[in-house]
Amino acid sequence: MPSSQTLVVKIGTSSLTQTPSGHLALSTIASLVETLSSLRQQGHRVILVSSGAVGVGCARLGLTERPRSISMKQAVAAVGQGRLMRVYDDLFTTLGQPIAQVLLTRSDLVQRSRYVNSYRTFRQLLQLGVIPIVNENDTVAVDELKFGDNDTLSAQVASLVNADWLFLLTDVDRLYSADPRSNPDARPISLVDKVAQLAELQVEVGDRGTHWGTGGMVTKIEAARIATTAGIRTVITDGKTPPNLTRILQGEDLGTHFAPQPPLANARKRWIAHGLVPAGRLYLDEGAVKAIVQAGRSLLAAGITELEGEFQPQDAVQLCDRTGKEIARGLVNYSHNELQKIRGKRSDQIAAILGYEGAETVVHRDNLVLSLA
Ligand SMILES: Nc1ncnc2c1ncn2[C@@H]1O[C@H](COP(=O)(O)OP(=O)(O)O)[C@@H](O)[C@H]1O
Ligand SMILES: N[C@@H](CCC(=O)OP(=O)(O)O)C(=O)O
Repeated sequence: MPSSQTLVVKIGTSSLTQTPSGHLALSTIASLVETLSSLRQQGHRVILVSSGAVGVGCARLGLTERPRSISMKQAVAAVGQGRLMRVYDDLFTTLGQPIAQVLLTRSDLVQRSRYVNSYRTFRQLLQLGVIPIVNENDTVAVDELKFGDNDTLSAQVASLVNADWLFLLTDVDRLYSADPRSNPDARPISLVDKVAQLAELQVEVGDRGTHWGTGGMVTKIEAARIATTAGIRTVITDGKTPPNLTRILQGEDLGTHFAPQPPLANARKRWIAHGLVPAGRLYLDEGAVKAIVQAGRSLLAAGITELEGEFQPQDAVQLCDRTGKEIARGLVNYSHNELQKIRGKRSDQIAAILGYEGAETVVHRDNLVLSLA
């Protein structure tokens, strides 16, 4: 194993807090801090994505349920985030390890200039030997532009910094064929070559997490999909024993490993694939699907049969086959209004239909990324 790797470690509320009080699980946090500081000392670049702001805020305010309304959640997160960072800073400082707080919203990654800026900030912090501690900026995030859960956020951050590993620390030791809490016979899964396999294996992932957690396994699988398609090995493992991270890096078979896929070499294409939120869907006929997937061509208006969503030129859209399966995503050259008029038409008819000369392609191949299963 190379001595200097970039590691993104995400820890969930269920590992950071005690049930049912919601108080911080201090021994787990201390052990996490020791492990991450030691990995840093060994020369690795380390980013921690930590949940817990809402859980800690609730405990501070004596609330026994995760808040439902957005304003309450935002207020509670504002209370909890400060306390969480104070605990981290005290513990990391004891070990002489500098840290930084990075609060992100989805829009920080959607806009290309902000995406590049966020990348530069992380790069600078890592060069300084700092461990950035990342969370969603819950206090200001609005629904439409939210990561919504820190599993997805951690995968986006891992893709942004081009990490080697993404560790998802949770309150089960690995992924099972079904939720082990309700299915004692659930089988442990140690290696997933492709996330698409999980559907074939009929793995049940439930749709919600524990009392304080948000996404359960669904969001962890989605995070693994994002990270592995960005070429990042992803591991789901137990959050209560952080020293396992070191053992995994030394080659021990702990947790569930998701094998990395060949990554996109082009940084801009990585941003299109992983940073953007699609604003619409274009449905393509068989010929267009073939031209894009097999021949690497641009998308022309002639191949579009249907569309959904409201989008403007340069927004991200999903390109789907007739069944709705996403085959690619990219930046569109026309608005949804324009596309309604020109879908199915030849390129030489566009000027006459719209009354002005438009782009030759609907999505140019330089702005298009194939979606891996
Ligand atoms: N197939 C599965 N394998 C393992 N755990 C599962 C599965 N399906 C659902 N779960 C549940 O997901 C929970 C972890 O999700 P969550 O509570 O959101 O954790 P975190 O706070 O770490 O993000 C586990 O406690 C487990 O009950
Ligand atoms: N940003 C939120 C975390 C949301 C979240 O994904 O929580 P979890 O499922 O426990 O990782 C918080 O700090 O409470």
